[in-house]
Amino acid sequence: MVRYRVRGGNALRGTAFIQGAKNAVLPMIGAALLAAKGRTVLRNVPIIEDVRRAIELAEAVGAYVELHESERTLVIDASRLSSPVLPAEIARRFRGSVLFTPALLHRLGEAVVEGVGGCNLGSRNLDFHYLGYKRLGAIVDEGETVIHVKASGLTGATLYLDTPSHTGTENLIMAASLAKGTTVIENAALEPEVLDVIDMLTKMGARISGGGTGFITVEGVDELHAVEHTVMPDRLDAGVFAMAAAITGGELSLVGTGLDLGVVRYKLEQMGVEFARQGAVLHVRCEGPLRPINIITDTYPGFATDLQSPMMAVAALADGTSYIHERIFDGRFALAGELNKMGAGVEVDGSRAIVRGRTPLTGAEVTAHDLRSGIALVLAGLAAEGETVIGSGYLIDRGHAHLAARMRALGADITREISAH
Ligand SMILES: CC(=O)N[C@H]1[C@@H](OP(=O)(O)OP(=O)(O)OC[C@H]2O[C@@H](n3ccc(=O)[nH]c3=O)[C@H](O)[C@@H]2O)O[C@H](CO)[C@@H](O)[C@@H]1O
Ligand SMILES: C=C(OP(=O)(O)O)C(=O)O
Repeated sequence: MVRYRVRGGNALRGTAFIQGAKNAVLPMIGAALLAAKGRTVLRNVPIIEDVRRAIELAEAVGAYVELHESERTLVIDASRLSSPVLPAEIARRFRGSVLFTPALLHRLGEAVVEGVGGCNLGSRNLDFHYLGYKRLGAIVDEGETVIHVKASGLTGATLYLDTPSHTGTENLIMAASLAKGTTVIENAALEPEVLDVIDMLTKMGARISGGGTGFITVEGVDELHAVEHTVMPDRLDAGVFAMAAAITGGELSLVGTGLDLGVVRYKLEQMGVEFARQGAVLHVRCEGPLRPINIITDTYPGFATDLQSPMMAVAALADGTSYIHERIFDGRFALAGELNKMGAGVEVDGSRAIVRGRTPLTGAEVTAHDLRSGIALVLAGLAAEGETVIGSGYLIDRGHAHLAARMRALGADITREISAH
């Protein structure tokens, strides 16, 4: 069992180094398996538990993988894939396991999906993925626990996503890249991580156009080759550090953000947080009291659902009532009960939450129900009086690298503990 212990009250100050993006590196590991020859090199890899699981899964299907932790570099040789089975004991531990299916289909003619994990956020359907594979010519046999996808070659088709699924878009682009002929994906996801994956696939030889427009066209090619690619910065990790400055009344220089935080920055600015770009560094500081905020989550460029929980923690410290509407997942408010244990005033009504601030937070024993509720509790702990102990810390480690060390370097009083239970 991993636990985080946080003693609140310290304003975070200094330089925070932003990791590479979890939601870009996972599809990239899946993409690396499409190359039948050579070694793929991924740089700026976040050293998170989901990456460790992805490595285990790649090895389980026969890839040779080296993780060079201090260089944050992965080397993947997928020339000898040997098994189409994504074993349950690994695949059920992270969502990214779903991204291995296209490579297994193309390389081995079948994929046996024994399970797909990921954060418990309510319904997390995969029908767009499987309907898309079927339209491309695969046979999908959906058993109660195991899904078997088979194809002796895929053929391009027009595909439509009911909503712009993030991993759905990535999977269908990968499947279409080695299909015969042209595929059009309508209502495709616009997330920057999807565009980074398209960049990598393009370097590998894929012919993809329309990334970022919602209409993607893929001209199938005969083979893809191994390349070197640097993973984009994690905008969720960057958002969390910006919020850590906000919630503690601190001042941070974010290094490695590379991209604009977009709507997250604007929302934090409305709350009274100041941002200044100084060349490649994004400076964040918060001096005065926080103002309340309204948040409606949406697909990119809307407010990212993954930052909704951390923002709820910040809103608990704002002077007034904030409003949150969660529109992507139907079960993403487990945080409310935990924050209330610390003294927050959060009321949930279906997909909406009202956060009545400002209530002083007090340290408590709380539980991470998923990755982002876990990091939100860390933020709350940084601002609370006394000690907060956050259980199920593995979920935080799924997506944030060396969190305690990075926050301690900024003055936080936080430790990561491992116990037998
Ligand atoms: C590994 C990864 O990249 N994870 C991210 C990805 O998850 P993921 O790709 O799983 O999220 P999706 O965009 O697919 O899902 C969003 C919504 O669409 C629904 N849906 C999705 C696919 C489908 O076939 N049918 C269907 O109904 C889901 O039930 C959910 O309600 O995007 C989410 C939304 O930005 C983020 O929170 C996750 O961090
Ligand atoms: C929902 C998330 O991740 P996953 O899709 O990997 O469960 C997340 O990163 O908040």
